[in-house]
This record gives sequence, structure tokens and C-alpha cells, in this order.
Amino acid sequence: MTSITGTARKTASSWGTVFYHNYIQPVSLQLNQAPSRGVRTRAGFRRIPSSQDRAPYNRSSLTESIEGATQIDKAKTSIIRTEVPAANSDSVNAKAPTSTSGSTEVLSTRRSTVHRGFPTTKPDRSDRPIRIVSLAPPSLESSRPVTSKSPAFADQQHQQQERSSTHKNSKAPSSTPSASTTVSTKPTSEKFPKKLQAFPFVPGATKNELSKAHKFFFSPAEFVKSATNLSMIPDNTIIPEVAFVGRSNIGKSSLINGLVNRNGLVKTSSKPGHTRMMNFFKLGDKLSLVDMPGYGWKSRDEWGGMIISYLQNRKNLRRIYILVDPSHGLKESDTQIMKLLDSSGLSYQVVLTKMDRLSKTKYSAAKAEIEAELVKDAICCFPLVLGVSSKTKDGLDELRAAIVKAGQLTL
Ligand SMILES: Nc1nc2c(ncn2[C@@H]2O[C@H](COP(=O)(O)OP(=O)(O)OP(=O)(O)O)[C@@H](O)[C@H]2O)c(=O)[nH]1
Ligand SMILES: [Mg+2]
Repeated sequence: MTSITGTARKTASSWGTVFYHNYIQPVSLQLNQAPSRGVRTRAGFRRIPSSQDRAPYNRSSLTESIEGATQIDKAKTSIIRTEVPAANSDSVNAKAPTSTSGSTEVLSTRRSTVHRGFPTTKPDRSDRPIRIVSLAPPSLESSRPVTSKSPAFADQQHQQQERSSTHKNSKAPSSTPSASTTVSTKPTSEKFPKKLQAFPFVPGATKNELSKAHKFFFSPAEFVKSATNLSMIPDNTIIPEVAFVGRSNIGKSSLINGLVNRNGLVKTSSKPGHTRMMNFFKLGDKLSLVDMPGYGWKSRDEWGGMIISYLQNRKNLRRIYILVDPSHGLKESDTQIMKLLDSSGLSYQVVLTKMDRLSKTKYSAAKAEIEAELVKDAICCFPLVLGVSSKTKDGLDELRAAIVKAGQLTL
């Protein structure tokens, strides 16, 4: 359970605004919880060994770090801790060993990073030269315990694979047609980059991955259940799940139909606010897809609480897809939900819908603009913005492949 705290204030008509007031309030770090289990180095995200194989955690150092972080940039501090496995609580209270060799525990603010020495093993620098492949400043992505089952872990693995494949292939393109740019591999004197200057380049899926994903999404798809609150959601948490959120009328329901090749599976409408419940679908007993009511225009306040509690509590949720209309760009409600997901350490990816409505040039310009926005603030955003059209089916295979990876599905 995340440790986000805040007072509920019902202030607006769209759930996009309501969740902001209700949930993005001062975020507390609970000291009896586990430390983050990863550290962002210039080589990318590096997992710190779990409590079984790492030195015990020093509670007083953590307090010190928080104070340090607060002093550096009080307003920007955003530290979250998530549920602690019982085993960890011992190590929290345990005395830290006196050895000083080792690397660093990082607690981060949006702009500032505080490092405190923690006795662990020497950092592995074998994967240099370095490319920066994540939007996240050093520790925010690690604000959730990273386990082999967590979405953030899947993302790290994916990013690592992408990195190594790019290094092997020296002819790999150095930039995408849009603003995506590879950040310099030159080691600099700076210990950690404070802010990325450009949206990181992550190569898309290979031909083989695309065709496997395409085939998989032709598996039988079926409607499972509609839910209006947590107690109603399907209790099957074994199969990986992905959820689609976005403003009303953005094309969430149409996209699910397009992905699973079943036009009538999810009801769509040209009228905004058509989907009013969380609808669960199953694809070939291997993947669960969730269609959400939209936020913004014609949405209802009560949907906010329902959706947020689902997003923050669903164990098998592997990634959240935030749908954005490139012709309108990122709206305030989109950035609000991103902030919420960032502060909860939930992995999300941006998908641009209705590509068919824009010319290629306009689409590329819109995408570049959105990527530039994401670089500024988005923390847990998977650094690959995809474009789709449910009408022409463009980009669907790329999204399918991304979902397969996010869900760690073995096909
Ligand atoms: N041209 C075009 N229209 C689309 C596309 N995807 C969806 N639409 C249209 O957009 C409208 C809304 O689609 P929905 O899928 O119902 O949107 P939604 O996000 O589920 O909307 P709510 O349930 O109200 O939140 C419908 O009229 C669709 O036909 C697309 O890729 N291209
Ligand atoms: Mg819908």
C-alpha cells in the first residue's frame, strides 16, 4: 500500500481534477518501511540487492537523508515508500554495519539528489559507456520496491535489453524522426544528470516481436466483468493486467477493440463519457485488459476515487497506458494523472490516438512537442511514445508488442 496521504476535497467536475486535490497532497515517507531497492546511476537503473543479500538498512541515515533532501529543495521533495514485506521490518531496525566500502543510497527530489553512504558492494561499471535511457531522476522510479514481478522491474529489464542491443548494433539510428535524441555517451564530471535534455531514444520492437505479438492478440478475447469499486474487480491477480486511461472520447474503448480484433467487444460512442465502469477483458487466458471511464469532459467525480484506488492497489497491474490525442496535446488532466502515477511509482506509457486525423508532418510535430513535455516532468513514464489509429490499424502491432513486454508474457 502506498503511503500517499492527503485530505479529500471535492472541488471539480472532472475526476481528473478531483484526484489531484484528493491524492496529490503531501506525500509522506514512513520510516518503518523498506528502503528503495534501486539506484539510478549514469548507466541507468541499478537494482540494489534485496534484504536477503544486502547489508541491513540504517534507519538514522534515512532520517538524515530526508532532512537533507528537504533542506535542498523542500517544495519539490516527493518521496514515497510502498508496502513492506514483513521480512524487511527487521532490517529497518537493525544496526548498520560499520564497513564503509560500497555505493550509495539515493533519495531524490525532482531537482535535487541527496546521497548518503550505505554499505553495499562496489558498483558494477562493466556496462559503460553510458546512455541515459530513463526519464526518472535517480530514485523516484525506485520509490516502489522493485521486485522481479513489479512493472518497474520489467521496464528496467526492457531498457537494459534495448541498451545492450543498441550498443551491439553500431549502425542503430542515433535519433528518431521526432525530438528523440540519444544522450551523449561521454562520461562527464557530473555524478548524476540532474535533468534530461531530450526524450531518450528507445528502439521499438523487432520484426519477430511484432509478429509474435500480432499473433497473440488474435487469441480469443472475452468480456470478464464490469466494476464500480474495488470489491467488484475480478479477483484473478495471476495473469498480468494493463489498463487504458485517458480523457473521455479519446478512443480507449475503440483501441481495445482494435487490439483484440473484435469490433463489438467494447462499446464505443462518439459521445464523451460513454464508458462508466471499469470493464475487464481477458485475452487468451494470458492477459487482462481494462477499459476505464474517461476523465475530463462529461466525466464524474466518483470515478476518480474508484479508478485511483484500483490503480494503486491492483497487484497484477503491469502498466498503465495513457491515451492522448496528438491534435490536442497534453492537457492538464493528463499531466495530473501522470503526477499521481509518478508519486505512486506506477509505470505508464503514453499512446497517441487517432493518428489518422493528422498528416505525417503534423503528427511528428505534435509527438515531438509531447515528448518535450514528458522530458520535463514525467518520471515513471516508459520512454517510448507510441502512435495508433484504431481506424486504420496503424501502430497497433507496436502497441501490442509493448504490452507483451510490459506484461512479461512468454509467447
Ligand atoms: N478517426 C478516428 N476516430 C476514432 C479512433 N478511435 C476512436 N475514434 C472515435 O472516437 C470516438 C470515441 O471513441 P471511444 O473509443 O468510445 O472513446 P473512449 O475514450 O472510450 O470514450 P469514453 O468511453 O467516453 O471515455 C468514437 O466516435 C470513435 O469512432 C481513431 O483511431 N481514429
Ligand atoms: Mg469508452
